[in-house]
Amino acid sequence: MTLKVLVTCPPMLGMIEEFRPLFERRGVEVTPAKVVQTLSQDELCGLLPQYDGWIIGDDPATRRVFEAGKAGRLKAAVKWGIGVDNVDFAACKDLGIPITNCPNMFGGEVADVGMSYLAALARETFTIDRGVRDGKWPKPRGLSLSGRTLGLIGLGDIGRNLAGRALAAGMKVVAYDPFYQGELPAEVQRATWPARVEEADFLAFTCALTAANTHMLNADVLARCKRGVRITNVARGPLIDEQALIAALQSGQVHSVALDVFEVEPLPMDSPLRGMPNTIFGSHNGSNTVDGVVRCSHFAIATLLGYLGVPETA
Ligand SMILES: NC(=O)C1=CN([C@@H]2O[C@H](COP(=O)(O)OP(=O)(O)OC[C@H]3O[C@@H](n4cnc5c(N)ncnc54)[C@H](O)[C@@H]3O)[C@@H](O)[C@H]2O)C=CC1
Ligand SMILES: O=C(O)C(=O)COP(=O)(O)O
Repeated sequence: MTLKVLVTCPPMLGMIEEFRPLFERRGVEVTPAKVVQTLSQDELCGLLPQYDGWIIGDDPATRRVFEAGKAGRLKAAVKWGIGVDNVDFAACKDLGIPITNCPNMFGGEVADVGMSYLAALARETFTIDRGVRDGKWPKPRGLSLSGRTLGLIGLGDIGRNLAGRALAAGMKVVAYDPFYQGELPAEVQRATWPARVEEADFLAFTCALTAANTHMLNADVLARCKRGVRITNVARGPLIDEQALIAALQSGQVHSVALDVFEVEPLPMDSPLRGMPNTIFGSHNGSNTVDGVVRCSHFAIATLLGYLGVPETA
């Protein structure tokens, strides 16, 4: 019987014809799901039993979904990309479904976005861009990055790449990551959260989202921050309590934010953030370069077909 793989991650779906031969030359049929953003659990429960392998996007990959798949043909899965906050790995272990994410895939790409956001926040490009479009010629006096302190939350692949870029820009980097034991440039100072948050002119979130750190940036921590702190989040929306952030933006405690990710995605039409001037928004697109999508998709395909026992050349 021909092995069948379901793909539900939008970045890979956007280039699926480029990747189709990688499946077909090994005798595997690939089905791109019709995905706008994510599929629902009910949709996944309906689809997955017909597939042997699944390349997961930001879908709700819950125990119920894996159980439904396992009751049918599902044998293995790969989470396309890094973040696994939407995937129940424990359920896969219990069900005997091999699974992995694609580690170390986008450190450079997402750090590029993070660094561009730090520079844009420093120079208030949101004010200039909107003003010029409105026929004005605004001249906000920005901050120089050099000499300013970045509080970096997360020292994984993205965090370390961003630390390098920030140091190159002359910033002082104070980093929070209770789990990272590896090497760092000597200039990066370690701290626990939120021990030295008062020092930071900028905060950048680059850590994994877990049950333990949801809303780690909340009203209490925001109140401890330096008045006028500038914040970027290129990791996961729920790390920040958006209600508390909105209040802090309104009061001036937070000067401005650049968010690639949100508590609810896409950002709801009625989100108060939309009306706030000191904001730069992304569309959870930090990893999305041609190079990054090709790199990650090749890894996901090779790993999944390996799990499924497909020989290198069928
Ligand atoms: N905006 C986007 O398009 C993208 C966002 N991401 C997000 O960025 C996250 C990080 O990506 P990578 O650096 O590649 O992952 P990684 O797995 O290399 O690093 C994650 C780091 O977060 C740290 N961490 C976990 N809990 C923490 C906490 N409470 N405080 C501080 N650090 C903590 C871990 O110790 C680890 O060092 C991913 O988990 C994903 O959610 C990843 C790729 C693209
Ligand atoms: O790798 C990640 O965690 C990302 O956020 C990027 O991939 P995604 O857009 O979530 O499929």
